[in-house]
Amino acid sequence: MGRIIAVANQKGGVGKTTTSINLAACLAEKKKKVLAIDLDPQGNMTSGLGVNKDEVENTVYNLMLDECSIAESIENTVVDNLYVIPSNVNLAGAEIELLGINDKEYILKGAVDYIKEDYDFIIIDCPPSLNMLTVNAMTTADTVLVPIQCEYYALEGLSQLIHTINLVQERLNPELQIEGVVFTMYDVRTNLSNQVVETVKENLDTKIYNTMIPRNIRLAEAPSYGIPINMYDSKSAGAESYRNLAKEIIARKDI
Ligand SMILES: Nc1ncnc2c1ncn2[C@@H]1O[C@H](COP(=O)(O)OP(=O)(O)OP(=O)(O)O)[C@@H](O)[C@H]1O
Ligand SMILES: [Mg+2]
Repeated sequence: MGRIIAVANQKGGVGKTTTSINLAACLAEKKKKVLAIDLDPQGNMTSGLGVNKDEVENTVYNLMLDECSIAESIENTVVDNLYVIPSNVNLAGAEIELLGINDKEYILKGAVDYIKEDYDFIIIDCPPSLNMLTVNAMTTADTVLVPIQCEYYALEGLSQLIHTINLVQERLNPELQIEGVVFTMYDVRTNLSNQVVETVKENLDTKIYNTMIPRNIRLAEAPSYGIPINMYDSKSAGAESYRNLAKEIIARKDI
């Protein structure tokens, strides 16, 4: 059975979308069948996978409002074995429109349940907020992968994120587990990066992936071409690191 991974951290700009896109693409490169779900109104994962977010017929917004089936919301991407449920700015209104709907925390799960057996991995890119969309992702997911940027304020907000995960476990999804932490924008040359890693290790009782994602300009360039790093610059340090992360995630048997 497949694994549904929500990539979440309410802190903005920590590498959630970069990780979602490139982890999904590297899993697909390893012949896994992967569905990417873009749950961020910014739609950066959608465009980063070569899908025009303003021209798609259906998005995750239409899916959550029950205006289309999940099959109708799935698009091909530029990557073999990788499919996406796109998003665009319309999703920004979803929180209000879903007010008053019963069991609104389970809307995405209700849809994904129909197709989850068809995929080896489902990767959900969350918005930079602990809102109803992120709660929907955590209710749908088996695990939460937390990207942490190697910078001074890395730990800020982390306890709030863990608290939210615990609340979802208690009230909505008892099976939810923390997939682990992946460090992003790591720079071996700076003490700061190493300090952040040490502090997180001391303060968080959770799996930390051995793979550190380095700061790599090629990772920042790839989305403007609408392709993931393994297609944009297959030999770059960024591509190598996301391949290694995919390998570690596939190898994991304890969840
Ligand atoms: N390892 C990296 N090396 C260099 N640049 C990176 C790396 N990871 C991410 N970036 C860049 O940093 C910025 C933020 O990354 P990204 O969009 O993945 O973060 P995010 O957590 O999804 O942001 P948001 O909270 O807005 O959704 C982007 O411009 C991205 O290209
Ligand atoms: Mg993002």
